[in-house]
Amino acid sequence: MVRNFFIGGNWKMNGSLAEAKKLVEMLNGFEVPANTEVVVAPPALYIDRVHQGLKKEIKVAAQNAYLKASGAYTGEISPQMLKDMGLEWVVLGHSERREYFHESDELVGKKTAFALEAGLSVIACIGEKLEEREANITNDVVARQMKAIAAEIKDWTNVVVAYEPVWAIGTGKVASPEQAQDVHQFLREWLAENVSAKAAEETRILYGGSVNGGNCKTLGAKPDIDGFLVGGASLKPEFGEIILSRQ
Ligand SMILES: O=C[C@H](O)COP(=O)(O)O
Repeated sequence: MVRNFFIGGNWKMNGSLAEAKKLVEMLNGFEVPANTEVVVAPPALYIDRVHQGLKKEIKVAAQNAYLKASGAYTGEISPQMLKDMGLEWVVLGHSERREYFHESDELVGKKTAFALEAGLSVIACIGEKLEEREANITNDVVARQMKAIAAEIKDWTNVVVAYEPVWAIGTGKVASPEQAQDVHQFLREWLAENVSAKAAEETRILYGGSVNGGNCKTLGAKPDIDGFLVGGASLKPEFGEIILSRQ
């Protein structure tokens, strides 16, 4: 089975309404190649404008969602509300949420299950910190993060895994294609052993961390890299080069 290439653009907490409109114009000008899926995640406040403005083949994700449908949870947005606004995707477990907002593996697993039940597709982020890589426990860390998700869900059809080594995020220190491929291969084997052969074969595994127009081709050529979750470069015209990198 062919896994469609997936390009995610995570705008994080960047920009303004004027800049969001410019990015929409820029994105609408890109030709999305066949067999490539493009999903962008604007800051929550701009999601609806971006969604209204974008051409239909580019999808919109939220950068987070809570694990309740509604109630007294000040500041939170539910998966049901995202669905209500016509969204299809949510990013969960980003390392910035894990680090700054203390989201645990267990919480990320539960949020993933809840978002899937609400009918969203999930970009589930995992990845090791620098000290964990230096201690040679990268595979243990990502396995632990995957296990917490697998404990809550059975069907991985609507999950895309984003492997983002924390030391590579926003630092310009991209993982080498070999380093990334090693972890992606490990993750695919982990899915085969712990979920199913189908999940291993069909689940897209993205790489994220300092992806740019210059390194996307060699990273994307690796057999287990099925796309990217792009931060900084998704705010620039070079995002177009990344979208076209598999042509
Ligand atoms: O979600 C995206 C990642 O955190 C990567 O960010 P970056 O491309 O700016 O390193």
